[in-house]
Amino acid sequence: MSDPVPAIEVRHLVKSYAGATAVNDISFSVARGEILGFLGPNGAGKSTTMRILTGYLPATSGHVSICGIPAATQPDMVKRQIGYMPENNPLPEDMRVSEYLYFRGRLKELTRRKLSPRIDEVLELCDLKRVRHKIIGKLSKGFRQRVGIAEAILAEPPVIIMDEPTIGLDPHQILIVRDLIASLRGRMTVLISSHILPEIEMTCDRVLIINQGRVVAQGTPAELRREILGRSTYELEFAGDVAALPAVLTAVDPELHVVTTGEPDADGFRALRLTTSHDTELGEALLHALSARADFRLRSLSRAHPTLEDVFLAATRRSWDVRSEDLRKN
Ligand SMILES: Nc1ncnc2c1ncn2[C@@H]1O[C@H](COP(=O)(O)OP(=O)(O)OP(=O)(O)O)[C@@H](O)[C@H]1O
Repeated sequence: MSDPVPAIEVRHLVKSYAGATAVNDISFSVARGEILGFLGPNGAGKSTTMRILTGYLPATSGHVSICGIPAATQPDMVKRQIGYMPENNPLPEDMRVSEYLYFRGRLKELTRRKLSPRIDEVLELCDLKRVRHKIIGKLSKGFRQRVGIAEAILAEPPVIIMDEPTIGLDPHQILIVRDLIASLRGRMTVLISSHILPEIEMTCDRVLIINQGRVVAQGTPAELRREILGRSTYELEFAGDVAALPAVLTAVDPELHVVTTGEPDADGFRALRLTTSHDTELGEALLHALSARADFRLRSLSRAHPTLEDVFLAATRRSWDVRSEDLRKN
């Protein structure tokens, strides 16, 4: 049975900085063992929210608790529950990797006896064994990010919060960090912000999108696709009379229609995009209906899957439109 106390609980969180509201009535919760992607355009309020969750910044109002412990009244207890990797994580340039982890482990009150084997474990997990005796200031960005992650998971806290852990990394390093985060699934609760949306889609169980300090969408990537984009798209390579298509398509699904038609290639095939607001899988019925016509030729047919980037752009644009509408009314 899953633990009834969520790892992270946020209710009606508000944070104002000298008159400007950075976080405006945000509510969400994260179950134990879940990996949540925290998305939003620049300035949406992600870092502010993360700093409040980690007990480093007080909220203006609202409630935040980590594993049932309220951040407002017990920030020190909350810090013990969390491994936090802030944006542009500052690391001591002149310390060696293992020396730094030892120092941080002692600050986290790990006993000397436990600390040595645990440092070996995190060095292994973060692929840092080769550089354990290197000076941090001489490491490349990818290694430094991994030192930050190693530090965050060192004391095996139940909750890990990472602000842009893959920022500035090359695709190989991103892959390593992605696998590392995925390896925490089920063992730790992870909240991770990133602008690299394919990464989030591959790593996270659920996604929360905020814009201008408000939650504009939350759910699994599949749920968000349905909720935000609310339609299915099919792509096909077709040769034949395009004007004869609508009658065939509406017999498959009354709402199915052609949205774009490409130019025919040398063999007479053109790329077509079809869309419908219905979510039912139509591939088989479509294949059947199109193949039944002797004057139609079909070279390929596939259902197009919108990316998380499509969802993100639509959700943040939609909330921007709603807000502009409010401003016009007031
Ligand atoms: N210390 C501060 N004082 C005043 N305003 C601040 C402060 N920190 C953040 N802000 C403002 O609060 C808003 C939210 O900023 P925040 O850094 O939380 O956004 P973010 O979503 O993390 O953005 P990014 O993706 O660019 O890191 C922004 O308008 C920012 O300018």
